[in-house]
Amino acid sequence: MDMDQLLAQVVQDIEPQIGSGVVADYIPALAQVDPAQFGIAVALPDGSVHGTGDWTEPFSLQSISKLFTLALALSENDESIWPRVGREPSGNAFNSLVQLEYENGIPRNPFINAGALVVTDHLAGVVGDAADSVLDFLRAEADNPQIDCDDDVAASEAAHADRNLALAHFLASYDNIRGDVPRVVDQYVRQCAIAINCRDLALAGLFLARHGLRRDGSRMLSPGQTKRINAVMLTCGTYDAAGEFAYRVGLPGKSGVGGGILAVVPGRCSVAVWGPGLDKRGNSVAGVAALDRFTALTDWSVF
Ligand SMILES: NC(=O)CC[C@H](N)C(=O)O
Repeated sequence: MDMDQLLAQVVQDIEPQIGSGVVADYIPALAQVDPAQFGIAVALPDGSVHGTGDWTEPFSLQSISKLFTLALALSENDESIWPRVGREPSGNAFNSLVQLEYENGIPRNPFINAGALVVTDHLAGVVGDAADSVLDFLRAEADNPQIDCDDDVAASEAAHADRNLALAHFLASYDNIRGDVPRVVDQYVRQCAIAINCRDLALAGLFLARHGLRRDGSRMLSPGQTKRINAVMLTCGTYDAAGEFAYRVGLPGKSGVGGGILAVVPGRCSVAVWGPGLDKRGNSVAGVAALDRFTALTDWSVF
């Protein structure tokens, strides 16, 4: 079976799940997305991409952006983020506040909202605007200058940002947000509101399959740093469902409430899936099912 046949088989096998789950509605602009869509794309180390279904339809990047801010924060061998954020699964919802006070303002990991706000703050201190820096990176890796922030989604989330503002202010009280809180939350919201399709997302994630090398062959991260990002994705990338995701899919993966998931098969490929219907923990129902079938058919899980 070649890759195109394999992807067609995956879609056929998960057909009954397409459209199941519930679209995120706490960000009103996301509530309007038609749940009956599904796309999958696989990018190979030589830069070729295979895809099927709605794989060229843009969707909201949301929490998958947390992966790119972390990678950018760690680039140029800068490890200074780690005293400010942990590397343990939280076991709590992605937007939970409860652990932060017990743990003195150090978020459990970079992939829950609290941790991502700290990473965005750090990156803003280095590059000026974290969202612009994510956008530049995605455009370069996907070779697509059209990738952009969806201003309607950003405005919609900004108008409902009380929880993220609360998290950021609380972090600031521990001196773990150092920039201006509304400015940091604005950058966080804009990085989440980037619209991207499966094709471009798979290409943008390829550096994690290529042990830290970017599309132009330059080194962004060391192989050791790449291994560690993949490890944090495996243990924390799907919030409080990371155990179930590892059990079913067996790959590092990062999800977002736009319904996308980016998964990595180190040395072999990156896979982007999108289905807007979410399960209770905020992960795409059809997306997880497709990655489950993908690793079953290819035998490419890390286990
Ligand atoms: N899990 C997600 O994708 C959440 C991202 C969303 N922008 C939020 O902050 O709530």
